[in-house]
Amino acid sequence: MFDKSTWIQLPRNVLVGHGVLDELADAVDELYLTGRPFLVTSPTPNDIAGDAVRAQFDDPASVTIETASFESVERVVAAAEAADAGYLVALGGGKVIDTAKMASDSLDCGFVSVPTAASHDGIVSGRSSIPEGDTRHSVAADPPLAVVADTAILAEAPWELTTAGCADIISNYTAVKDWQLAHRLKNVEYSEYGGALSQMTAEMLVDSAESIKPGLEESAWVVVKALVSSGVAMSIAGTSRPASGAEHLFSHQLDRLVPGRALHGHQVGVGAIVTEYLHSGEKGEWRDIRDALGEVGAPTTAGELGIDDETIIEALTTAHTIRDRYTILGDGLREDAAREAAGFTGVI
Ligand SMILES: NC(=O)C1=CN([C@@H]2O[C@H](COP(=O)(O)OP(=O)(O)OC[C@H]3O[C@@H](n4cnc5c(N)ncnc54)[C@H](O)[C@@H]3O)[C@@H](O)[C@H]2O)C=CC1
Ligand SMILES: O=C(CO)COP(=O)(O)O
Ligand SMILES: [Zn+2]
Repeated sequence: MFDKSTWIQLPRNVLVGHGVLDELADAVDELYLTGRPFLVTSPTPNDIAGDAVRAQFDDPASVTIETASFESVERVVAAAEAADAGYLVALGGGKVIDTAKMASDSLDCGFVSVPTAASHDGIVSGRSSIPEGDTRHSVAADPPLAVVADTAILAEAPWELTTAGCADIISNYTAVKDWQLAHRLKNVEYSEYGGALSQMTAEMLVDSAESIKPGLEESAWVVVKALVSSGVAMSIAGTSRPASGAEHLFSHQLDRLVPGRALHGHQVGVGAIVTEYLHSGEKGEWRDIRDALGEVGAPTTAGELGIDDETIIEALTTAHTIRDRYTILGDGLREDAAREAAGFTGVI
């Protein structure tokens, strides 16, 4: 008997382009959301666009957070309840969006995603990535009801945020390989559509790499469209697997070892060089990943991340412990193998 079923949740309105922030209130109106809008943001995004958002609504309330954590989620939930919020508007980078996404799930209300940086593919996804102690949770949460990505704002953001977004997409190559491996070895459920969309998104971004240049709003457009597409792949799959494999485990471990040292996207990009080497060997496609990262101006070495070689080795050898997700790291990379892989690829 056929007994499969799936529930794919996607945003209803996705607005991408120059000046679309001014259409935020219209996009919200279209969703029939009611009650008081509650803005979740962090200091810099609030300075950049907080007033422009508040000006579009009657009687908005807001809270400012600094980190993505369960404490931040609780703070947002408490502040939103106290303000009698009807729905949330997340304005900022990945940490703000992840926090608001989880808080809206907890509050059982809708939320709208307003990214101020094209730095990560959680803009649209139905997951929140939240660290806790020695582990990292990929928490299922409803995706945003609408996304309003203003390329004028994204293009003004520091360039490294955009190169981080590119690297988060380029890492889809290795994430999909890890997912397929886990499917073959551990019978982990694999979505052909989710995998193909994630891979195609990375291919399209790499094909456009030479047009991704600082100071061009067109670049923000190309990158944010890829980030949306990658988030949709996660929603189709119902897991972050299409966009998060061993290179993400490595990055999450770096976040524990040297918090705040480098951007998420930059860390996963460097991780992908090493994990691609582990997948396909000396003559494999790790050079393609390294060259694609280099072409968009993302880091390709530990030095460019500002992280010392020994920390890279520690992250590589312990990354498998961070979460129960089978990848090319298996039950752990031996230290000599980690040195060989990171050394051969020029990461250290
Ligand atoms: N839920 C999901 O599916 C995904 C979640 N993530 C998570 O997202 C986070 C990474 O996101 P990021 O945006 O890289 O980090 P982030 O949220 O820490 O932002 C990086 C910095 O950029 C600043 N910023 C944002 N917009 C700016 C602007 N226009 N001008 C100047 N500064 C600006 C922020 O204030 C922050 O200081 C990680 O925690 C990662 O795990 C990443 C990918 C997918
Ligand atoms: O960063 C992500 C995808 O790019 C989300 O992945 P995680 O599930 O590893 O948090
Ligand atoms: Zn990521």
